[in-house]
Amino acid sequence: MPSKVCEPRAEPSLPPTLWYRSLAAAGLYCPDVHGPARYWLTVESSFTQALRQKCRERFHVEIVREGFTPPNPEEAHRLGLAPRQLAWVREVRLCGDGQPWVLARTVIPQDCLRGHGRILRNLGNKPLGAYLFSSPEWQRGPLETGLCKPAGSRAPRLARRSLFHRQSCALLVGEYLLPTLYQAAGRV
Ligand SMILES: C=C(O[C@@H]1C=C(C(=O)O)C=C[C@H]1O)C(=O)O
Repeated sequence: MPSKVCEPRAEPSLPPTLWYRSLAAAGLYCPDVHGPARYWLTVESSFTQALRQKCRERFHVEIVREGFTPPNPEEAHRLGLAPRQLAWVREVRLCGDGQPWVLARTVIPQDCLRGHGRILRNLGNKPLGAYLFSSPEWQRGPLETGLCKPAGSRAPRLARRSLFHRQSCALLVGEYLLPTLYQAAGRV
């Protein structure tokens, strides 16, 4: 039995999200994807690096929660997992100049944690991307675009996610854009 199982969620930290296999498809329902968010929804390199470049002072990662818990049914389906199969789930805030800019949720099946992948349970405040993009064995799949259910002016409305593959296993990285990202990133 895994050593650390997440407590049941006190409150949903991320809004329900409808995922589309392309930005164009999502844009048919929400033209905002073609606005200031487009750059962030389409960054192919490390998202962390893109955020760092937008910072004036510093970038840091805050852990919201992480541990073994069942992914939601849609995530399990996307990862090809059996319903209610435990995975290591990591939710963080990606902060620029002291402000949360992005909420990120990564679902890591237990297969990914074997061997060198065990580091994924011990990232702490180190950005996941620093590991994934430094390991040639991890390959990113196509970016998907998410439309979040409206949940207030400070909640994310747009998101992106992609699978990262290593041999026969894959993990799912989701990034939910907060309005503060546009206010900051729009700085000249
Ligand atoms: C995958 C990346 O890692 C980033 C860092 C994360 C973390 O530390 O949990 C989660 C999502 C990403 O935005 C990246 O930088 O592209």
